[in-house]
Amino acid sequence: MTGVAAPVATAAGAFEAVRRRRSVAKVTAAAPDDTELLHLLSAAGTVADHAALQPWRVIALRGDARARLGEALADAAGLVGDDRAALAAKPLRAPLLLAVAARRHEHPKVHGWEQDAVAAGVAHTLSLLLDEAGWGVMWRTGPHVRTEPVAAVHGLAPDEHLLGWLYVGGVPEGVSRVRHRAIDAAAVFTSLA
Ligand SMILES: Cc1cc2nc3c(=O)[nH]c(=O)nc-3n(C[C@H](O)[C@H](O)[C@H](O)COP(=O)(O)O)c2cc1C
Repeated sequence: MTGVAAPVATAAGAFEAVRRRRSVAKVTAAAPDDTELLHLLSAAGTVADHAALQPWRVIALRGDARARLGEALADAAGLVGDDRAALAAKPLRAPLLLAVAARRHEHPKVHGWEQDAVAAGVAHTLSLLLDEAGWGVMWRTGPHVRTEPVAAVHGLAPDEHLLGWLYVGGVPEGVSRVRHRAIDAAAVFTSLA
């Protein structure tokens, strides 16, 4: 994490904000505070939600909490030595990790997969809003995301399962905002009449 760049808010429409979003793998030590996070989450949390179950929760990890997560990942992997140190350091790549947990409620009509779709929608929307606000974001998971040591660090209830973490930080100077991946919409679109 080098070269702290101040976030620059943009006032683009939704289409432009979505089109220009891209993940930022290497971020600086700058990060949004909880007040800003709550502001953005109050918008991200309005995604379509069958029966308004609000089947999700966000947990912010800063400071030593990231190191505890690293140790939990290494415990889950059963690693020792240099391999352990390398895995344990991964959460330190950003100053702020936002864990998004899907929380499945028992409901007679709304199946679990529908609730997971809501939680994923919140994560995508929060990621987009952070990007639009000028922060660098990358959604990451890994093979140990749903292990017991990792759940314990977050204090998850038995009905909560992580969808991963939004790694958040400042955008280093010179990072390109040019979209690198074109979408061939016609290849994945079918129109029935
Ligand atoms: C649920 C989920 C988990 C992901 N996990 C990882 C990950 O662990 N490591 C990684 O390099 N990219 C991961 N990605 C992909 C990146 O977040 C990102 O989308 C990808 O690098 C493409 O960049 P773009 O978002 O700018 O198109 C994940 C994406 C999603 C939606």
